Amino acid sequence: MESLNPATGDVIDTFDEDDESAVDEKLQRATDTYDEWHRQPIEERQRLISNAADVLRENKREYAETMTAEMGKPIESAVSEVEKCAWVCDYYAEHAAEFLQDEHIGTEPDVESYVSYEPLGPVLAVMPWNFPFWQVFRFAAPNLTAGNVGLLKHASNVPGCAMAIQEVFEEAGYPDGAFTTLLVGSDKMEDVIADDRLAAVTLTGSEPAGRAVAETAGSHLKKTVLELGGSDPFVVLPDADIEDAAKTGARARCINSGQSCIAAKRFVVHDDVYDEFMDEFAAEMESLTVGDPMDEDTDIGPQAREDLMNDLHEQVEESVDAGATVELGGEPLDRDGPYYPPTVLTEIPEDSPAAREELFGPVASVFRVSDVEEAIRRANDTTYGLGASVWTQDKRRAKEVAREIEAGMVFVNELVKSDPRLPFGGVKDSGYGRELSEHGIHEFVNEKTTWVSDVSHSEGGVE
Ligand SMILES: O=CCCCC(=O)O
Repeated sequence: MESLNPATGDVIDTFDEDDESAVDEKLQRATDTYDEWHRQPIEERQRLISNAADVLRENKREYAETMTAEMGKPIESAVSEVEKCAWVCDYYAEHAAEFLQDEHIGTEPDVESYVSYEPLGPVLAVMPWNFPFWQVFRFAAPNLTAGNVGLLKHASNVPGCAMAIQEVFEEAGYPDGAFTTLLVGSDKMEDVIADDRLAAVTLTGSEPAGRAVAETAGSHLKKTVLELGGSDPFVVLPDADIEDAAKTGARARCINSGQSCIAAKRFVVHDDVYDEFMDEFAAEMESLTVGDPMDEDTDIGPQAREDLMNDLHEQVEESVDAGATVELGGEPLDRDGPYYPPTVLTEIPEDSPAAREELFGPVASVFRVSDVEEAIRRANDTTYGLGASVWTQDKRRAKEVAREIEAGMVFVNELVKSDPRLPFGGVKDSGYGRELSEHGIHEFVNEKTTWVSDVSHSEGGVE
């Protein structure tokens, strides 16, 4: 496996892929470790996830540079990403015991009935390259603390990140096999998922990858959590603070160089404020600095791979051929590396890629609407349902609109963001299940019902 720097085209490192017997050995080790690990007291598991937070903070610059080198994330965001990973570890170190304590439910007199939350076993995480640390930690922190063990199949362009993450857990003092990176291609996933030793699968990635994994896991009756793509609407109503909306909108579109499932992608703007919003939004987009991801002042780095930038450009070209207008950008930059500029499209035809597909790069699609009902219809006019952002100063209306939007997360007067304290996930083709918060730690546990009758009331009994 080759790790390539998208900004320079240089090979950073090469890694030997795991062969069949290496994968088998790793799965067996994970299984054996699980046997011991899930019997550890919760306090011990909390202590170790807290250690992991310390390891992350101690080495944050090094991990950030690994990310920036492998997938082009601007360095300042890469440092913040490592800090956020430490936060999610701290969060479960503090709250896991409370989230996993038995839930007593009153049923009948002289009966003790309760739900306990017990781990399932080895869980496979298939993870993408765009937030190569964060997406893994938001799986690993709750799951390892719940008593599961983790196997990571990371995207093949970030093997250095995958290995660095495994080292975080080793340094934190986790037993060998509690968290293991599999260095394999996607073609090996079917066998791993089918393996009896594997309990469940979580995937963050594209819709086709999600469908394939869910199909295999389903045929083996294994639970899945899927966090797939998004085409998040960013709805601007007439009473919005336009300056704030335009500034935040540009940030929301270009976060991670535009390569985020929860980036704002379709801007749905009320006619009354359309011109004002467009002027400010285009100016904000234009002001973002595209450049070397190692430079602290860079807002937008290279796209993570040349082929991905070419796909993005093809979507823009097809939309323009169909009749869309380019207000800003629209052509790859004339420099080495897959750099795509902030781009704004308007007058977008219904069936063009800019209206229908996820655009995974710094390209904003802007739609003009004439009333709130049309705004809601337009916001929901997508197969995706991950996040949405709504801008209005009328709180009551904001909440009404939020209820009408088909998405897993709605943020009012704020961009869509993940937060360890809040559930994260989508509906429709954006997937199912939730990560983070109390909801996330309950996804891969056996919610076991126990009913204990008072002995004096039981008729039978052990002879
Ligand atoms: O592609 C998905 C991005 C998720 C980013 C986040 O959780 O903040």
